[in-house]
Amino acid sequence: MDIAPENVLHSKIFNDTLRKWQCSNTELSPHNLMLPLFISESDDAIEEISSLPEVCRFGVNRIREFLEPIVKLGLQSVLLFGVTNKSKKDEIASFADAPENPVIRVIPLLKTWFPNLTVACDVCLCPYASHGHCGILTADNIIEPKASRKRLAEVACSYAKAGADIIAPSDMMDGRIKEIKSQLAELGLISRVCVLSYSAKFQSNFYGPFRDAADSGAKFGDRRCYQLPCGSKGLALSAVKRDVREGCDLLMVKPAMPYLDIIKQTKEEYPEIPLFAYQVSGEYAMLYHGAKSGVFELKSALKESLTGIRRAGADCIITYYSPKILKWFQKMPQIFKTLSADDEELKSSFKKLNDSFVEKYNGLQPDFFVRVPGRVNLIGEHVDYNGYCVCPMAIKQSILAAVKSVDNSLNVSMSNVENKKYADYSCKLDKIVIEIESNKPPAWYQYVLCGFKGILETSRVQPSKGLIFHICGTIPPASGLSSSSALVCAAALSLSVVLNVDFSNTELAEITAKAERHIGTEGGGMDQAIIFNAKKGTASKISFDPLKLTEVSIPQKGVFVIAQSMVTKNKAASNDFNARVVECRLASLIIAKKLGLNQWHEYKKLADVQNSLKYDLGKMLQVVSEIFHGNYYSKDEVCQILDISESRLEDEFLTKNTKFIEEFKLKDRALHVFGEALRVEMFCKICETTKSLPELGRMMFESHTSLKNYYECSHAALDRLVAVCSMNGAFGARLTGAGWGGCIVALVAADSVAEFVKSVKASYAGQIPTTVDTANLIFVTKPGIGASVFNPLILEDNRMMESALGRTISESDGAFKDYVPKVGLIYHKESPQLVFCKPKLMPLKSLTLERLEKLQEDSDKALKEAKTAQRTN
Ligand SMILES: NCc1[nH]cc(CCC(=O)O)c1CC(=O)O
Repeated sequence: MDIAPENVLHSKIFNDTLRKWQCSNTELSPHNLMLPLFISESDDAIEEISSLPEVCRFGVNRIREFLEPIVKLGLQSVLLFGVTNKSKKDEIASFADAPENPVIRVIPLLKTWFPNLTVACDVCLCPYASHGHCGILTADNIIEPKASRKRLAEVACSYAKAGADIIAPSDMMDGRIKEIKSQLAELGLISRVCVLSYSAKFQSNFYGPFRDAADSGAKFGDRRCYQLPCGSKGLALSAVKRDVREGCDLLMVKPAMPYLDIIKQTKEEYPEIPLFAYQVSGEYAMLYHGAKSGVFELKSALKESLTGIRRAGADCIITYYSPKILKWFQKMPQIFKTLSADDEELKSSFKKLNDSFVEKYNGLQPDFFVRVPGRVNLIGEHVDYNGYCVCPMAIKQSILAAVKSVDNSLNVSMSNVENKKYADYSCKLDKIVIEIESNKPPAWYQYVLCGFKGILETSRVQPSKGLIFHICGTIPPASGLSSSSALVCAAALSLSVVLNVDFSNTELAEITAKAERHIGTEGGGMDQAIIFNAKKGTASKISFDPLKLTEVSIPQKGVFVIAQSMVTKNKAASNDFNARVVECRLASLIIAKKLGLNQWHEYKKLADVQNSLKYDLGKMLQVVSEIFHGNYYSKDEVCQILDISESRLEDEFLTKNTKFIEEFKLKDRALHVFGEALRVEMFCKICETTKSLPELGRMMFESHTSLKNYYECSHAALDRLVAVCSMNGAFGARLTGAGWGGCIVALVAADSVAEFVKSVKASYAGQIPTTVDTANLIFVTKPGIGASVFNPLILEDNRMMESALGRTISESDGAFKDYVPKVGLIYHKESPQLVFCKPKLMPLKSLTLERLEKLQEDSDKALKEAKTAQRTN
């Protein structure tokens, strides 16, 4: 043997479980995080802080909407900082405990909104003092110790009275812990208010962004006479010891990363006292900008620094990254699913796909499966790129992928079960080229490459392995049900699992929407948003800038029927789609110009014009009728109205494939957009209120008429189907998707849908070309679930496990959430996940315990001696 067994370390860390055993007590769970919050004194404000990117100050009226989702993700504690403006500041920081102070006003609200949230308040004078120092100053600007600690205790008590759970003095004045404790005792609050002392707080360069955020910088001098000097190890220990003696309940070291040794020293001295470490503003900004400029990937660098702080001995980390970290925790469990027992159809599709995979790839088995649904837009056509809401839902038809990662190669093999129609393709992950020939639809695998490229570009991860991506699908292509976006999404989701980069659903939607532009489609992001976020049983109203989804529940008694026109249309293969985009753009520029908006050339979306004018949609329709004529506008006429040259028109407002269009229809297009935006609002309102199916249907018929007459994007085959649906009793029907072909969607009564489908099917008689797959010609669909990843266990029969368990296995049971890497894998990227770590075991005998025992012994002895003395007397 060339190496002694005790020198072999690799044997201890070759798989994930072994590695986890080596990292005990460094896990991150929600209770290990505390979120600092800046409360602005302007109640309705949300103010960005330029030196703390993505962190905001919130007014009392805005904090609830911000916190609610984070509390839902598991946030357990917050640390409040009040912010005020100069005019309220004075020598003694009066505003710190004034009744109007935003912190004092927000505490009771927080406690009613979130009864289980632990609320801590920073106590200091600097944000409220005119001089910006943390204590009271004498006339010659020296810290006045006694006045300082009295004032700090007053402030602390005012927060305690308002309902704070924790008081956290950050001022570093001598004696303030003792003073605060005795004031709390006088108030009768000693046992229900906890004191977290900023005990080892160093004078630091890393507080810069915070002082911006809280406007708390010293107006002259600095804090070196009360905050610890960087190199002072012994003094830090003395500071901690003093605060313990004075009775603090919790300890803190601050900043965190440059002071890991102080964290360790403090934890070793007081293992029985929970220790906080503050990852301060400068540390936040440093990680943020490092990641932004490509030095590292934020998530893994942040995880490393937090694990390091935990390893040094911190029990809780105060960090501005808490919301992000909690979001990342959430990610994995929600994405992996096991099929529910009643999903026979999907199970058998996966089985077929699995068999085809095994056969094609010589016995290899897929690692996991992905299902990505198509979608149907119920109402709101051609309005997304104008900034208005749409209302889609996910459908049953979907793309299924069987995926296997391939080590030691960056090769991607892409194949489709229907390999006659869709030929195999392979390439290297680090050399993806997407070249589209103009006026030809892109090849199927080019959509796949878009998805891969999106993930690689956004995660900045160097791919470490390749994959096999084998798919089948039931979404009819080029029919307006989003088969192409589903393919891009399936590829992106698969690669993100293979490379173990976990994005949230919202991030995946953004990434894939952007990635599809590599193919040349300028979509508004609706398809990807619904594909990743759809919930079973509801449609979604989606608004843009920023992207937001609201659930829309469709009345129970209605179902949707989708029917294909058999006329196919590929968005990327002609300029019809972009022509409409451009016509809307010109209409909006002209309205802006004619109504005298400054910077008219910036109004490229009709919604932007409406927002600036502050008119309602009805008024916008009136404006359009007044300022446009109904004929075609020539390029010349447009240039004249806008007072620009033809070359500026082409370069600034037209696109590559619309430069050569000579005439534009403007009035009708704008009438459609504003009218359709109004119908979307009404449709969603009806779902919420009367739930009347005939009213919903009417909106759909009206939408179709508008698309046909004003937007001129229908087709005779679509018009025929809408008429057939109407004749057979549908409440409503309309073309869905971009138009010029594709599908219609009809709203039908659930109890008569079978007959309805039969009659509409009959109307196709003699018209179906042999090339069309009749299985999906017309189908019934209810709102379905969004994209999901399934583990391979589904292929074994669930029922066996179910009978053993004596219950049905539900989707949330997800059998595994993580992949166990192969033995000896050199590179494994960990993803943070929700682990409930064991409480840290206290050492059997701590130093303090020893001291206590000694005290006890001494007093016992003294007592005994006293007694003996008494007796002998
Ligand atoms: N005394 C106020 C206080 N409380 C917390 C921080 C810094 C927090 C951070 O930088 O994130 C400071 C700044 C300072 O001492 O100047």
